[in-house]
Amino acid sequence: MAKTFSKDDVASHGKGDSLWIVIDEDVYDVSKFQDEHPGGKKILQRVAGKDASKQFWKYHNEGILKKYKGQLQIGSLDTKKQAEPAPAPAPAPKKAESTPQPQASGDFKPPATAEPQEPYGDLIPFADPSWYQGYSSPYFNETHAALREEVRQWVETEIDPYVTEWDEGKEVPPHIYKQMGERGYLAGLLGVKYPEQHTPFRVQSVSPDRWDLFHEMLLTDELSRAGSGGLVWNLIGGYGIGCPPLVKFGKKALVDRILPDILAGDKRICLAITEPDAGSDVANLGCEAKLSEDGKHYIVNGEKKWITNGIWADYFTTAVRTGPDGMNGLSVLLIERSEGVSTRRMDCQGVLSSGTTYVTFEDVKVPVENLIGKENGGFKVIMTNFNHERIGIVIQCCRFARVCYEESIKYAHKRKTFGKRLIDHPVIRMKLAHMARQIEATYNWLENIIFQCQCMEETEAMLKLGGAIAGLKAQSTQTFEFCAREASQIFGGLSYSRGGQGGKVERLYRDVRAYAIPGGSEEIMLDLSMRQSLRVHGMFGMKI
Ligand code: HEM
Repeated sequence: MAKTFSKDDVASHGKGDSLWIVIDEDVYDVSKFQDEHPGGKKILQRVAGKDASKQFWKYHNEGILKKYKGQLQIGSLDTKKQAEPAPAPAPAPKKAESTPQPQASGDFKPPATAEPQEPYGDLIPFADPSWYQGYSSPYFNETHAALREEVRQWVETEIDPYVTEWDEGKEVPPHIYKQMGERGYLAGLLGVKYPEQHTPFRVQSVSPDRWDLFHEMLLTDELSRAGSGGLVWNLIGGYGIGCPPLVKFGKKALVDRILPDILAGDKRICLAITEPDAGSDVANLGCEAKLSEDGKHYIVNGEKKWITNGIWADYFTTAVRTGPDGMNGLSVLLIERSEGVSTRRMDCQGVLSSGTTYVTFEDVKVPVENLIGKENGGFKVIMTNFNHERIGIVIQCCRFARVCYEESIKYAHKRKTFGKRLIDHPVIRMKLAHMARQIEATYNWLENIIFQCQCMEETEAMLKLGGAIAGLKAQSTQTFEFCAREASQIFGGLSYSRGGQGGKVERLYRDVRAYAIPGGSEEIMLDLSMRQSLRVHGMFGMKI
């Protein structure tokens, strides 16, 4: 049991070499810490022996306590009520016979009645999707609520307190990626039914038969609450786009050989499409793969640029040219790290811990068995993958926009200027309102698109939803950019310097471009959204 102290005990450690302070009825020994306190020693000495909660919350956010609690907390005040132990996330109950439930395939049926879930989280309006706040939703049931709790606990304890350090150090410790595998999360992020046959790992709170695209969305969403594009891209930026083509279009022997280690988090995979001279116009890719004379290998030569996770990757799902110019000469090859493959880290503006990489292939021998899809049929593989990639980007942008909004609204309730809290200034409320309306519009469109994907076969979705997903991608990156900017204005200088209370906003502001450009730039997305939608609706018999 934790130690308890009276107020007098704390007061007797108010000066000299022994400094204790109280924050929210917990007692901290800051004697040794005072010399390294970034805010200065004197400021701690002034509140030593006393309750410093008010001063603490003025200058810090929750992350600081989480990070330093283990090191500095020595107990609690004897007046503090004991908190109930938090229950472990319970596996969601098996599905009831009478309630139609989602399947991760084309037979998804929405529940006949949409019971609201228990309210969850801080209940700040618009800081979480509305179903977190007790509003009804046709898409989310108790399995989603259980997953949300499971992921949130993990992110808040194992990730949140360290994310700034990792971003600055440009790397996330490998054990976090390994946990993604062991917790069954990697297996759940492929945009297909949970691949039970290729992994012994299971998500604790959702059984494989109930796993659907809304679980996948929720997992990415909750990871994004850490407010770091670098973190999310480190964990799923290579895997989430590099692995689905292998699973959907790879030959069985290849998939059986390499997928289990990838799903376990032991091996890493990335997607290598973009080149120094070809990005959104994938039909013009030049990286060349020539069949060897004996027909057993492709010999690959070329360069790939801005490849997320490339420096750590064991496998590269790579777009290569095997035929004539244009989209009908493209293929996709699974290239294993081997002789002739070199990777170097690129220095970028944002997503610092994502490992953006320049890759060179020099006479790399790739067995023909590693062809993903058909020879010269790579364009379809790449296009199918784009929908999944772009939806992932949208989910992240939506949550990052919410993080900017949430941080701002919390800060606006404590920071005072001209004798009033920021939230009491109409100009600040106006900023928050514009953020909220864009976030909600984007998110509700996203839910609808996920629902459509859940109801359609992959090829049908590629065709029918490609335009809308492209438009939504642009909508989400512009929402994210807007919210990062407005949040930065609300935080002022605190979001100009790195770390501290405005740290998440400062970091996300730097991450914005990493979302607005890759996966199809805003300009190309908006144009595609009209071209593709008009084309498809023309096929449906649009009357115009
Ligand atoms: C458990 C006790 C405390 C810990 C672990 C702690 C930790 C930190 C850390 C890590 C920072 C760097 C900025 C950040 O990352 O947020 C910081 C800054 C600061 N701290 Fe503390 N602190 C503690 C208590 C206090 C108290 C009681 C006060 C005031 C009486 C205080 C005043 C400040 C100030 C003024 C700054 C600079 C803020 C800025 O740069 O805007 N700290 N502290």
